[in-house]
Amino acid sequence: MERVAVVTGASSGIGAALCRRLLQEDAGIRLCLACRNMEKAVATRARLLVTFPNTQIFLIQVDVGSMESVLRAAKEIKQRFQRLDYLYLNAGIMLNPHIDCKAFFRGLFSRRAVHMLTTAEGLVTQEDRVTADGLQEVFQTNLFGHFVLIQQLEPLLSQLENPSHLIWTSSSNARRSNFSLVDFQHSQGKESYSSSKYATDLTSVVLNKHFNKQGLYSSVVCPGVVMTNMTYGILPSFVWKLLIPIMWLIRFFTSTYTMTPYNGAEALVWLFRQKLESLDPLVKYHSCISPWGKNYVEPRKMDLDEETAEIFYQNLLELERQVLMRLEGQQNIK
Ligand SMILES: NC(=O)C1=CN([C@@H]2O[C@H](COP(=O)(O)OP(=O)(O)OC[C@H]3O[C@@H](n4cnc5c(N)ncnc54)[C@H](OP(=O)(O)O)[C@@H]3O)[C@@H](O)[C@H]2O)C=CC1
Ligand SMILES: CC(C)CCC[C@@H](C)[C@H]1CC[C@H]2C3=C(CC[C@]12C)[C@@]1(C)CCC(=O)C[C@@H]1CC3
Repeated sequence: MERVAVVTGASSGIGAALCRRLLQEDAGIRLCLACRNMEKAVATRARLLVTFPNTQIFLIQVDVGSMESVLRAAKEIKQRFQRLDYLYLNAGIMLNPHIDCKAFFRGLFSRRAVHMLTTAEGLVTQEDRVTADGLQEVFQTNLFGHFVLIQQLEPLLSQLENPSHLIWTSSSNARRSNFSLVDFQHSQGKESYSSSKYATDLTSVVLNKHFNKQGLYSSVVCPGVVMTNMTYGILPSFVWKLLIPIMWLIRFFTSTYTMTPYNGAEALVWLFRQKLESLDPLVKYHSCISPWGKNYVEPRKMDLDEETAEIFYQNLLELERQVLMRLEGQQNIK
C-alpha cells in the first residue's frame, strides 16, 4: 500500500529538502506539501517533479498561524486522504531575532563556548506579536496550529490497524528555563522560539502517552544548525559572508553544524525508516555529521518530566476549546 506523508513548511529549507529525500527513499509515496505560500509551493513541486516525474505530489494551503486556515486545511486533507502514515510538523518561525553581542563575546571565551555555539543559549532574543486569533504568533505557528491540526486529523491518524507517526522539527534551542506553565505562550519573555520548541518536546511526550494505544506515535527531531531563510534572518547578509567559512571550520569540532537542509533532514528521514515500536518517546533525535561529511543520527534524552507535559496538555486542550468557541461565535455573527 502506498504510504501517505504530509509535510508542513515544505516550500523551503529543511521541509523542501525533506520532501526530496522522502521521494528518494520511496518514489511510490503520496506526498502532500502543506504550505502557507502557494506560489512557493507550486515552484517546489515543479522542482521535485523534474527529478521524480512519475510521483504524486499534492498541495494544501495552510497557515499554521491562523486557526481558520488550519481548520480549512484539515477538512481538505480529510477529504483527500483516508489515512496518514507520516505527519511532519516542520513549519516554524523565529520573529525579530537579535544576537546579544555581549553574551556572545562573554560566552566565546568561557568553558561553555561550544554549548553556546550549538544551542544559542542566551544568545538570540526575539520580539513576538499577537495574531488575529489573539495568540502569541511564535507559539501559535511553531506549536499550537500544529496541535490543532493533529486534533482535527485524529480520525486519519488514530487507526490501530494502520499506525501513524507525527514527527516534529524541534531544536537544540529548546530550553526548560525559557518555558513556564504559567505563561506557556511566552508573552512576557524574550525567548519565544526556545519556549515554543520546549513546548513541542513536551507535547510529543504527552501525545505518546495518550495515543500510542490508538496507533499514533510522536517523535521530535533536532536538525542541527542549518543555513536556511530562518538562520539568514538572524544577521545581515554581509555578516553571514564572514561567518559561514568559520562555521564550516566549526563543523570539524561539533557534529551538529549540519549546515545544509539536506544534512539537517537526516533524522527526519531516518525516522521514516524506523519501526514505530523501536522508538523512545523521551529522546530527541539529532541530525549529526562527521568531520568527513557522513550523516548520522544521535538520540539524546530530553530534559523534561511527564507531569509537566500532562499539565501542559490539559492547558492546550482548554485553549483549543476556547479558541474554537470564539471562532464559532464570530462565524455566527457573520
Ligand atoms: N535552520 C536551523 O538551523 C534550524 C531550524 N529548525 C526548525 O526547522 C523548521 C524548518 O525551518 P527552516 O527550514 O530552518 O526555515 P525556513 O524559513 O526555510 O522554513 C520554514 C518553513 O515554515 C513555513 N512557515 C512559516 N510560518 C508558517 C505558517 N504560519 N504557516 C505555514 N507555514 C509556515 C515557511 O513558509 P514560507 O515559505 O511561506 O515562509 C517555510 O516553508 C522550523 O520549525 C525551525 O524552527 C530547528 C533547528 C535548527
Ligand atoms: C561562527 C560563529 C563564530 C558565530 C555564529 C554565531 C551565531 C550566528 C550562531 C551560533 C549558534 C547558532 C544557532 C542558531 C542560529 C545561528 C547561531 C545563533 C539557531 C538558533 C538557529 C535555529 C535553531 O533552531 C537553533 C540554532 C542554535 C544555534
